[in-house]
Amino acid sequence: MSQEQQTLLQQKITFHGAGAMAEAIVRGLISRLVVRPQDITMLNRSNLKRQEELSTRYAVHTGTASQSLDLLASSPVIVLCMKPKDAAAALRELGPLLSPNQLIVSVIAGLSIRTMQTLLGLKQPIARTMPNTSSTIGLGATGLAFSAEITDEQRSTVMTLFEAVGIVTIVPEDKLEVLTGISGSGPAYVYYLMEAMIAAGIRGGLSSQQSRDLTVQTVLGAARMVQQTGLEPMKLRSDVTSPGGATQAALKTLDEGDFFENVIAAVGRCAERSREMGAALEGDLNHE
Ligand SMILES: NC(=O)C1=CN([C@@H]2O[C@H](COP(=O)(O)OP(=O)(O)OC[C@H]3O[C@@H](n4cnc5c(N)ncnc54)[C@H](OP(=O)(O)O)[C@@H]3O)[C@@H](O)[C@H]2O)C=CC1
Ligand SMILES: O=C(O)[C@@H]1CCC=N1
Repeated sequence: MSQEQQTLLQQKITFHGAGAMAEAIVRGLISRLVVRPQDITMLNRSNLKRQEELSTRYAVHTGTASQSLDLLASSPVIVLCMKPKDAAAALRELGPLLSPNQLIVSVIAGLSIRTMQTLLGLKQPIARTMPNTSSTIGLGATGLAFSAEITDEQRSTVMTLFEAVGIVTIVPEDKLEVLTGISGSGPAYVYYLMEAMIAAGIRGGLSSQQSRDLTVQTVLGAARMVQQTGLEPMKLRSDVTSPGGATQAALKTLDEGDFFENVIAAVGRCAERSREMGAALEGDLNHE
């Protein structure tokens, strides 16, 4: 992992939720020297074993949210990293603790800025983000939208945080769902493709190590080819595909399963599911 020095954020950051996504961001921030471990606190609901694991692994502070109310009330940056189903209760509890200048950064799929502000009961400055787990190795892809209340300094803090762990793009908030379908959930589709390629190699008689190594290098090489040549994936695909040859036969098999349209449908369903999760949280509000 690169140890390249970036801007050091000399600010305390509290992760409210300490699961996979929080760890991916924290690992990236620490390894890139963007935030000092002693400035990071990772809070969860109750899993003490997880707290021990995180404090041993990263030398960060840990605790449970319910026992860290003073910290939440004073932390200049709070990153919401719980599952959507747990977000409403957490935001309702958080609202009364906050002062107006505390920045809320959310990574929660589907949860809109408006719903967050309603649950908090405050027009808090909010950055709604959609990162991905590749932030762990500094190769994340994060989409961002800001609430109107955000200051220039807070905006720059958010950019520094996520640029430290990958690329960042600012989008209108209503585009964050489709972005989730591409980059938030996208690593899972690529891993699934890799699982299938590895299985195919093993079934064809390669060792599992050979099959894994070949698959990893193939996916890495293909992504780098698109990045480094600047050529369109379609052109690069056609370079591999000899007329009447083996690749064409393979692609025809994928097309019989409507591969291209299925991927588009999967992205669409992901976006729709994100909207459903957001609507469920909004619906809860309307039934109060
Ligand atoms: N995983 C991914 O690839 C991505 C996830 N996201 C978003 O990140 C969020 C978290 O996902 P992920 O990390 O996978 O989830 P995990 O299940 O791995 O982690 C959830 C964490 O939230 C904690 N938690 C739950 N309720 C509370 C609470 N009231 N106060 C404090 N902590 C609480 C849990 O604590 P405990 O274990 O003690 O219950 C746990 O540490 C989701 O909203 C998801 O939409 C966004 C982009 C990508
Ligand atoms: O599966 C989920 O809901 C989250 C959103 C993006 C990745 N994981």
